Amino acid sequence: MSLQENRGISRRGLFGALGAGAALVGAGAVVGRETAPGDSSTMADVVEFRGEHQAGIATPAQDRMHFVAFDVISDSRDDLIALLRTWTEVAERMTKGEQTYDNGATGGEEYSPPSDTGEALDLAPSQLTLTIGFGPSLFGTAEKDRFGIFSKKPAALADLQHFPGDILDPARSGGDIAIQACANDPQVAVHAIRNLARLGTGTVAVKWSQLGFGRTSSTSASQVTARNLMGFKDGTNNLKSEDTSEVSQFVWVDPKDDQDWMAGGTYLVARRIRMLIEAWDRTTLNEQERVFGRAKGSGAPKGSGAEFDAVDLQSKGPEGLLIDKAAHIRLASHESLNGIKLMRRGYNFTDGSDGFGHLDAGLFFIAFCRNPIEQFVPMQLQLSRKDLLNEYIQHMASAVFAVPPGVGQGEYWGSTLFGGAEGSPGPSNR
Ligand SMILES: C=CC1=C(C)c2cc3[nH]c(cc4nc(cc5[nH]c(cc1n2)c(C)c5CCC(=O)O)C(CCC(=O)O)=C4C)c(C)c3C=C
Ligand SMILES: [Fe+2]
Repeated sequence: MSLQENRGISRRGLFGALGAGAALVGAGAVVGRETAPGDSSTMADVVEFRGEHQAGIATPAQDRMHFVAFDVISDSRDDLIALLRTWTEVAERMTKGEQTYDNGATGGEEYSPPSDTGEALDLAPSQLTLTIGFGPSLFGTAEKDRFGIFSKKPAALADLQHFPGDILDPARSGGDIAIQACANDPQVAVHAIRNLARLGTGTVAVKWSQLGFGRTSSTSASQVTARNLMGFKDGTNNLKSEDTSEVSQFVWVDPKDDQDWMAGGTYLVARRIRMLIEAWDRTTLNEQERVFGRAKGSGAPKGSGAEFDAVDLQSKGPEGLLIDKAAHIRLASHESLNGIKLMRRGYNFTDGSDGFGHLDAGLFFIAFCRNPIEQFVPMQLQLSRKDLLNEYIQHMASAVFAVPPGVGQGEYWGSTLFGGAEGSPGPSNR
């Protein structure tokens, strides 16, 4: 199906055609086939919203992202729960390609604002996934426990420490609640976040947001590896959803780990990493490949022939180690980190220029892991101290969120934390 034809199918009409198939597939499953990033034939697909785990983590990474962090501006637990219930129902509708409310964009009162903003009318579901996470600040303190959840704060959920070289912007870091929208059409992702933010008026306020494109990590073996803005294939040696035992070991929180409500959930670490693109672009190909330890063209480990060849960190040439002792893939490898792995799911970004003639561009790094303190922190500590890449990057913002498990029928986002899954009053038509 061409892009043109695809865009011609209404979101409701398309769901009519796909609905039966979508209902039959399992948790987090994708209806349709997976192809190269940007291939328009993926745009008609629906990713199941309900399931054991939230979609948007181990489901195949889409090509576009809109990520938002909110602060909760109400002190009312009831208001927060009501919003989470509303968000859940509306999010599920949007992932199916439906409007936030039936006929919300054009069918309402002539003298009231429409209850759907309308820019996704006529667009396909585009594999939209919406994934929620709760930041450390949402849980308050023993003294100020505004939502009564301080005792449920997981030990693994703490603001990340300062790493060498960090120059973090507090206005672009942290947040009480995050929602990650991923889709193969940027307008679908933006529509979803915009409408969720609109529905949150009075209860939450947007703290920061980030748009991303060109997924920098494959999360499924069926995907081709995309390139980051440094021109390298990124995601080759990522955890892949097909490797279910490793995903269980490194991504999903086990019931024995910590807080019961997080079983089947995970933690999301976000880092806005600026690339010093102009310096990188003046660097020789030889040096660029030394930095990563891989060939720029094929993505193969240095000294090897093909992208997915096993990495031999000991292999030597006439001038010594083929993969430099400070190469990115050596320092980030599980061999150098006592077996640690995590699932990367980041995106490229460009946010114009910085007023000094430099592109404000880089990698919006996202990783999912079972315990950020035991996985992300040691990995980032090692990279921040020794990585050759540090000469060309700058960590500008940081956030961490507890991502609850997926929602079953009758449950809402966060119901394992706040309780009262059944008897939802349903969304008010705001
Ligand atoms: C703390 C974790 C990581 C940060 C931060 C990070 C930043 C970062 N990475 C690239 C580009 C590449 N990374 C690659 C591999 C790779 N990176 C991490 C972790 C972090 N990267 C891991 C765990 C790995 C896999 C290591 C291994 O076992 O081989 C690669 C190679 C291809 C691949 O396997 O994905 C590239 C390229 C950039 C540009 C960047 C910050 C801007
Ligand atoms: Fe990396």
